[in-house]
Amino acid sequence: MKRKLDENDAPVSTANAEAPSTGATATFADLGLDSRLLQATARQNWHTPTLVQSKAIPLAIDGRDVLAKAKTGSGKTAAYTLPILQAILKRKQTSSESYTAALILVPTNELVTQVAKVLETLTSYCSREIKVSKLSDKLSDAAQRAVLSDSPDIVVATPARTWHNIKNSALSVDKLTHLVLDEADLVLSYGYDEDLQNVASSLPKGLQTTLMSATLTPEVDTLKGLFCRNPTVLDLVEPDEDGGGVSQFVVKCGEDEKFLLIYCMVKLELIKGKAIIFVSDVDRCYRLKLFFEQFGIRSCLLNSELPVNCRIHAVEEFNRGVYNIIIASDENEVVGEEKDQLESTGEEASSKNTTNEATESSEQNQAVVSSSKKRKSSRRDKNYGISRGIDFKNVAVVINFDLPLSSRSYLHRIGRTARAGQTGMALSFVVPKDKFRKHMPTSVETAENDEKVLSRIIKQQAKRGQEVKPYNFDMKAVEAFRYRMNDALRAVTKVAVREARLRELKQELLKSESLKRHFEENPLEVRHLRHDVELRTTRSQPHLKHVPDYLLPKDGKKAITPNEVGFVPFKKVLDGKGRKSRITKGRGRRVTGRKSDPLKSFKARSKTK
Ligand SMILES: Nc1ncnc2c1ncn2[C@@H]1O[C@H](COP(=O)(O)OP(=O)(O)OP(=O)(O)O)[C@@H](O)[C@H]1O
Repeated sequence: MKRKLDENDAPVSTANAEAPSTGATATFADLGLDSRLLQATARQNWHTPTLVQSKAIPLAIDGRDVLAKAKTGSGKTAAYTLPILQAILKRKQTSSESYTAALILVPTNELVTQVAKVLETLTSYCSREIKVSKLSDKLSDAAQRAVLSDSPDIVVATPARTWHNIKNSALSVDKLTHLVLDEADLVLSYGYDEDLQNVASSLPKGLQTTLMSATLTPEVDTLKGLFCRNPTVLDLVEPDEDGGGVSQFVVKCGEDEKFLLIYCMVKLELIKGKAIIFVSDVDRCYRLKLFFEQFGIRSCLLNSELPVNCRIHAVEEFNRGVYNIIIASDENEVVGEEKDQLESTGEEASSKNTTNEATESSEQNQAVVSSSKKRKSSRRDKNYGISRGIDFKNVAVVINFDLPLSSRSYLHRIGRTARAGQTGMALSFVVPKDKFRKHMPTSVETAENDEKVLSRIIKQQAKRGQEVKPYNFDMKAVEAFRYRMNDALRAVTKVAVREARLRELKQELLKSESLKRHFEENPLEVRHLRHDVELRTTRSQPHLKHVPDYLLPKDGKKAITPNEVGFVPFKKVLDGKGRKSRITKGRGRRVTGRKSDPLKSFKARSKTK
């Protein structure tokens, strides 16, 4: 499906670095949006459009195809949904005809739910006029048909679900006027090539298309060729783009020292605010969670083995502040793509970011690709991807407990913090070659290439004007904790990890709606399952939950590190009235400007397991 850029492509209109990150337009009202949409944005407490919103919305309202490249967390969802809502509301002033007018394609089920939620919020003042439906694998064909027979105005789905329903004649696209491809740089990596080809061939002519992407890659060009008519390309560079709002640090340490450091950082509250900890695989997810549990540290999990509902629930709990730590395994990461990027070097005229990444050494790439193949063979949900657009709220720090396999993946991961004008911190653990395989119980295969991947990351960030700085940990100051770490690690045996994975799945079985009836008829099975679920998977060591004073360094926490990890101050005061101003939000609830400061929500940790 690859397609080269040619002279027929639309001129690239590049918003320059001087443009304010909140956009050139002062308010949403200046964009000429319907009053009901303005009410909805105000209710969200969005005072000014972001850069991508101020640039893309007027073009889309004008009927233009748009291809926008804007950094993660820059507000792309509203940039493409608001013009669609505007168009539908305008049409409904003169026509009562109902049909599916807009189709929004996203690569994962999580994103389907997330985008549908954004639409639900933005249509809160016009929910009678605009019907939104999402298609999900969870629903049976009959249920999807029923949803679609209602002729929803907007349908959100993955390309696979969309094609399935077009093919079954459940989804009619004859009258479609708007098409969106979100996360366009990633959508092909999910193997949706055929679905997209099929969808493209069944769409009516003259459709208005919007492509949203965090990077401009050959994949995006392919999709542009397939779906767009001479789009306006917005290559948006914000003043603090590309990790600009993220302070990036790296710690070189041994494999077991990762556990020592993370324990000290969390238990001694060197990390402040909410953290996403990325690990390399599902097993590691449970290992770290069980390790934390030994110290009474609560965390929730995200991995491809968990059913989609459960994953969405985990993100919601994290966003609500029920948990301050989410451990995410990234086994479906943006891997295997760097090979494609290398092969396509030279095809790319306009995509400077990709070209930068693509020109990195083929030797490094080889290592990455071979590891990625191993990972790809593991059991997984093809529609799963953590760093793909999931909107984790107020993330103070992203910790790469295990370094990703590519610089591109690194970029997506760190994009989970410093969203919508906030700042954040990214901290990566890197295992030097001479420390690899020196502590087998904590070793992971992927760490073999850590130094190579790090050098790619450093190059990538340097090209973006960003620095990845060493994080100064005084290892001697945390040495006193090593004994405790080893104690906890010993309790997290392979059997404990396996049982924890099983326990999680059993819990899901108990919660399963479709098995409800079966359990009602077989109460004994429920009792058995419940009994198993309560099984402790690690031995209990209550003394580890407290940190005795004698273990702390003489000069306190500052002796461990002078750095403040994870403090997320807001760079701008969004309401323009200072932090103390009070804003009414949601169902009349009063919130303060301070509410969204993760340092404040840190207190939400009070709930215990
Ligand atoms: N104009 C605005 N003012 C303030 N916050 C906003 C505005 N528009 C969107 N947001 C918030 O910014 C966050 C990021 O938005 P969104 O998820 O649309 O970003 P994105 O560019 O799609 O990110 P990604 O590439 O990761 O999917 C959301 O929490 C959203 O509510």
